Amino acid sequence: MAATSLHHAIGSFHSHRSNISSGFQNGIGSFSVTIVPKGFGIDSRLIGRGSSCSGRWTSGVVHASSSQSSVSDPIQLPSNSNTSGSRKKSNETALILIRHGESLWNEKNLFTGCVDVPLTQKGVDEAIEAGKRISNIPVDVIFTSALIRAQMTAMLAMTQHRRKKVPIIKHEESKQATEWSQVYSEETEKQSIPVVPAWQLNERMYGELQGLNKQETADKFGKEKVHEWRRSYDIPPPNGESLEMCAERAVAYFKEQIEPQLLSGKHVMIAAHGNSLRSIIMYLDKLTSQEVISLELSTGIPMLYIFKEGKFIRRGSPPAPSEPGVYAYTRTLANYRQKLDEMVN
Ligand SMILES: O=C(O)[C@@H](CO)OP(=O)(O)O
Repeated sequence: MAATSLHHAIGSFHSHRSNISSGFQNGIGSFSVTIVPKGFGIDSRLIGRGSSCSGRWTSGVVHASSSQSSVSDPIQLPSNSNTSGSRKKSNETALILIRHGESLWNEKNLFTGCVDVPLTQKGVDEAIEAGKRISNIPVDVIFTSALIRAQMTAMLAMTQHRRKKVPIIKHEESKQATEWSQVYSEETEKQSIPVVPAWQLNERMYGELQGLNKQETADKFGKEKVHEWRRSYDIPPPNGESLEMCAERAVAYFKEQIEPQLLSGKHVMIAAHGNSLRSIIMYLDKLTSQEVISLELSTGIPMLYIFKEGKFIRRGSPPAPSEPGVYAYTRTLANYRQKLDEMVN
């Protein structure tokens, strides 16, 4: 049985929790409430043993102790400076999550998983539009999956950012790769944003469904079975990962590598995938395994959280760069935007 959704024109973020409040309920890209009929059942039989696509890539790590907090940005925020000139860490940071834009296999309605497929022209446009929406929000470090569709999305989005820092992919897959991609200017480094690719943020590995057409698979195995493979929490598709298995590596990576960045005062963007992000949102919003079933993410719509005092506060999707409400979220964001305006004028 399908969940009944109250979709927006472009709904990005659907959850059946009724106690979630959003800064943006009306514009495109806002999240909405989904009503899930009681007893929406999941067949608990194990269909196949999943095998993770882990280990094919080496993850890069940006250490929290390297350069501290967004205040290392030449744009100095008044709230982050004290009189002696030394810097205090910001106590609220932005976390932007973005699912990649439409891929060539999204367009063809094929199960994609860990197959490394690029964006369509529409996906490119979505990524650029997403970039416009977050163009006034600070970004100090970007995490992407190891897959090109997420990396393209992050890079294209950053072409729109008003701060004009250069996103640079960190190559730490070997000692040589690390050495050969060194930057020897501190000034140039300051004008860069590290982009950390991590296989742990990859799409859920779809096993033997990868490359199959979703409609044809539903016709063959039945709609209910395919919905169970696609949206149940703990039932993997044949030889693939369940959402639970995907969450084990994606959420562990988030806790070990991304949270320390936020805690150190950095503003973070994550460009990843429908299911790796669903598992991270499950953690951020403390959704239950029943609640996450109805969480759907659209391609190329950024979602903003504020990380404050160890808590994640969901702020919905910034609808447009000119939307004043976005910057009223926090003093840090308002100040950052003001500084950007001053730089331009
Ligand atoms: O094919 C996939 O990899 C995913 C995301 O596009 O599909 P689904 O929506 O079924 O999880």
